[in-house]
Amino acid sequence: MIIVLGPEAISELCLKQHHSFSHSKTIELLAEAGLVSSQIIFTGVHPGTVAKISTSLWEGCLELVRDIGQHTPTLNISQWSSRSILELSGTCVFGQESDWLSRYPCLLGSLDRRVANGQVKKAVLSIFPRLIRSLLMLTLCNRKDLADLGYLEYVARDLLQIEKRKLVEPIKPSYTINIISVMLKDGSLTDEEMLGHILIFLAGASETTSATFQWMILELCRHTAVQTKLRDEIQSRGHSLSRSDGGKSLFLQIEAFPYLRAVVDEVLRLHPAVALTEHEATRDTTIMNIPIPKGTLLLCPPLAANLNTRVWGKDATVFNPERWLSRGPASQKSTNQNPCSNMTFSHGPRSCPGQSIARKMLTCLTAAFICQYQVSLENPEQPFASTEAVYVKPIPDLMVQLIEIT
Ligand code: HEM
Repeated sequence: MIIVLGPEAISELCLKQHHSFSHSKTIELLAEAGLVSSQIIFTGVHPGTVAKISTSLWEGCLELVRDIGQHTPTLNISQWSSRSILELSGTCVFGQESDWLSRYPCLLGSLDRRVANGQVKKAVLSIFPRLIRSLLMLTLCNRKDLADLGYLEYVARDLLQIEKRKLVEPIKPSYTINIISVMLKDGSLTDEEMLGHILIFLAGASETTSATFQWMILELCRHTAVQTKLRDEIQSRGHSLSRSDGGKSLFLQIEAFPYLRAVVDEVLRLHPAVALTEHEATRDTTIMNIPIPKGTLLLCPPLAANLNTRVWGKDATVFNPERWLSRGPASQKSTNQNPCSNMTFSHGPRSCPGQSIARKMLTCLTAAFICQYQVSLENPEQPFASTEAVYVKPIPDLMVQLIEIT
């Protein structure tokens, strides 16, 4: 087993030599359960497609955030974000009505159990050193863990059928463009490939995006000045959620807000939701001139690249959105010199095809949330750790207090 840490070596692994390594573990697990073909190629969610769903995504975020106020000033962000990101995916990715989760009462439970199984394993494995533990966590995600995928498969098939029926029915006023309908109309994927895409959306995409949003809120609670600066940036451009259009026009400009973008980039850098990517050599090859025999396992922890002080400076472990602005020490320009200095979404043919939609969801949900509420930790003394499961989120659950901004 080899652990790949430096950006140059990662660059050879993911970009120059990618044809010498196997498919992603996620795909292999689904293939092992007979749910997708191991040869499946995920078409990226094209930025043009993401742009088409922008309006419904932004409106969905506003609605979710407004609904909180009707309930309680204290909120369990961990539970709220899992449910909210899944709800958003339902409307924007699968074209469902906003209450679609009620049709699948076991869905959240089966997703939660996948994470809970990870926690049990973590406890069992806690006698091992951290790195070995992470490795075992990955290899223990075997067929047994896939039991809940039976239910996910049922939901995925149902969602696909609903979307296919919509294509032949006359368009109803409530119909919204969504990613699955765009893929169906494109017609280049078979039903089984479509099913694979939906399963990935359900099983992996929501958990990763939700984990990142939880880190976002934790960092904003720890850095109230960043909250204020974010709010100022959005409101200084003459927009507020109380405007007559309910803030709907804001989404048109949202990605042009440099500070908001910098905050999202910094949270993604500091808290990559995927703990490890695993690569198996499918033939004899080399990395940085070191011979890699066929069958060798190579592990790449994204955090090692993302916290590399050579690239990000001495404050690599510090939450500092300013670094992304041109005056910062590690501006976008300098990190672009080697893309593998930031491995949150990986790089090359095996990189995350959902990154544009994940970024969009995080950007919109953060903007909607921060314009509506000032957020602080319920217990500011509470220490937080990271789960050592496949997806990395803060533990224990994040409890926050909200003050509505009038
Ligand atoms: C912040 C959220 C996300 C993060 C940090 C993330 C990260 C990653 C990473 C690191 C990989 C590579 C895994 C490997 O090489 O083993 C990956 C793969 C993948 N991601 Fe994401 N992801 C996120 C959200 C999403 C979303 C929203 C979608 C779908 C819309 C998605 C779909 C996929 C798929 C299909 C793959 C497998 C690609 C392949 O191997 O062909 N991800 N993701």
